Order: sequence, then structure tokens, then C-alpha cells
Amino acid sequence: MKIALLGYGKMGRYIDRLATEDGDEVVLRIDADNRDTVTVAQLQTADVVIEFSRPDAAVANIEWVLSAGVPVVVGTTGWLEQLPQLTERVTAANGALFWASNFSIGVNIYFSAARQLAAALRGQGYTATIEETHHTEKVDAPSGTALTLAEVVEEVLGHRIPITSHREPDVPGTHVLRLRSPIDTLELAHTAHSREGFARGALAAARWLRERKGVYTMRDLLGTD
Ligand SMILES: NC(=O)c1ccc[n+]([C@@H]2O[C@H](COP(=O)([O-])OP(=O)(O)OC[C@H]3O[C@@H](n4cnc5c(N)ncnc54)[C@H](O)[C@@H]3O)[C@@H](O)[C@H]2O)c1
Ligand SMILES: O=C(O)C1=N[C@H](C(=O)O)CCC1
Repeated sequence: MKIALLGYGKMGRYIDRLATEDGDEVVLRIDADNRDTVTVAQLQTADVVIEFSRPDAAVANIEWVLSAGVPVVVGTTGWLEQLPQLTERVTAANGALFWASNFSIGVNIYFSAARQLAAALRGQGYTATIEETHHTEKVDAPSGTALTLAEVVEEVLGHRIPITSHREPDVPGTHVLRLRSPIDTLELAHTAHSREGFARGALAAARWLRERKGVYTMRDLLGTD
């Protein structure tokens, strides 16, 4: 698979290393410094673009890749309120977009477990809260993963879930869902030990998206609920 990396920071570089080990070819490495010099024709040399940049750059980047007619896998967080408009554009362009606030398989199973736990406790007097901790370079808060987790649990419990964010050096990503009643507290946690799960998931999504049209996320790839 020929891959263009759009955003070449911590995630772009990690994906580059794993893709090369897997025998894929990284044909373009684009970051803030060379973005304006890259042409649509160059983008079209890739089978798929993997985008991990910044919240304020993601939407323009997705539109640019769509205009090139190349499938795009997006890991950047902090832009998802614009997904409905982008979905319309993907459909109109007969394009392909795969987005996920978190590409790790563990987190996506964790979302399912959170849904099941919340459903089992519904009506039993429990109130949910979420805490997330990430590295100090992260520009958005709350994390995209925490927002997705809140959405999943809110669907079941029907009340808004407060999220507390912490920033500490070198933390790849920790999320805790807490369900508290006057009697006891249940906690469901996910701790990433490195960025490997995010990078492997993004590569799996790229391989999966290549021959498809439309808008997808990890539920589609993994078949989770
Ligand atoms: N979905 C997931 O599984 C997942 C996992 C990790 C990180 N992320 C998200 O991915 C994004 C990137 O994370 P990171 O840790 O690699 O960040 P980073 O700061 O290390 O790297 C960002 C890169 O984007 C580049 N960039 C900035 N503006 C750009 C533009 N207009 N066009 C192209 N590139 C541009 C920068 O030059 C840099 O190379 C963040 O939003 C983060 O929250 C998502
Ligand atoms: O390092 C980051 O930034 C991460 N961003 C995603 C999020 O916002 O949830 C996924 C975890 C790592």
C-alpha cells in the first residue's frame, strides 16, 4: 500500500516506522513546513492518505484530500462537530473517509464495555463521570476519546457526563469512567502504554478503506456495538 502521511509529528512518525516494517511504502511525508508545496498530483500517487495533524488543520486537510479523490484516514481530534457537513461532502464527491477519535482496538472494545456497564446500572442510582490524562503537548481538551466515551454512556444513561482533563509529561492516554452511587463506585479504565495501538489501528483502517466509498469508523471495521 502506498501511503501519504499528512501530519508528521509523533503519530505520523510512528506510523511511518510501522508501515515500513509491514512492507508498505510511504510516498509523502507532509507537515506544517512543506504542506503548501505539495500538489494534488503528488497526493494522487498514494493509495491512501493518513491524517494526524492539528484540530485547526484537519477539516481543510480532509477537503484537500477529497478534492484529490484519494481515500483519507483521519486520527486528528477536535474537529468532529464538523463531521455532518464533511459526510455530505464525502457523499457528494463519492469519496472515502475513515475517522476515529482513538484507533486502538483496546479502546474500541472499552467503548463497548462502557456501554454494557452503563446499561446494566441504568435506573440503579449511579452517576457517571470521566477523567482523562494525556501528555502536556496535547492541544485539545477534553480528549477525543473522552468525548466519544461520554457520547456512548450518555446515549444509555440520558444525562450529561462531566469530563475532567489532566495534562502530565509523557502520558500516551489514560481514560477512567466512574459510576458512583451512595453505596459504591465502579471504575472502568483504559491505559495506553505507548502510541503503538493508535498507529496499528490507523494502518488497519487504511488497508480496510482502500477499496471502499463512504464514511466509516472503528465500529464498522471491528463490528463492535
Ligand atoms: N485517533 C487516534 O487514535 C489518535 C492517537 C493519537 C493522536 N491523535 C490526534 O492526532 C493529532 C496529532 O497528534 P500528534 O501527537 O502526532 O501531534 P504532533 O503535534 O506531534 O504532530 C502534529 C503534526 O501536524 C503537522 N501540522 C500542523 N499543521 C499542519 C497542516 N496544516 N497540515 C499538515 N500537517 C500539519 C505538524 O507539523 C506536526 O508534524 C492530534 O489531534 C491528536 O489528538 C489521535
Ligand atoms: O496524544 C493524543 O493527542 C491522543 N489523542 C487522542 C484523543 O484525543 O483521544 C487519542 C489518544 C492520544
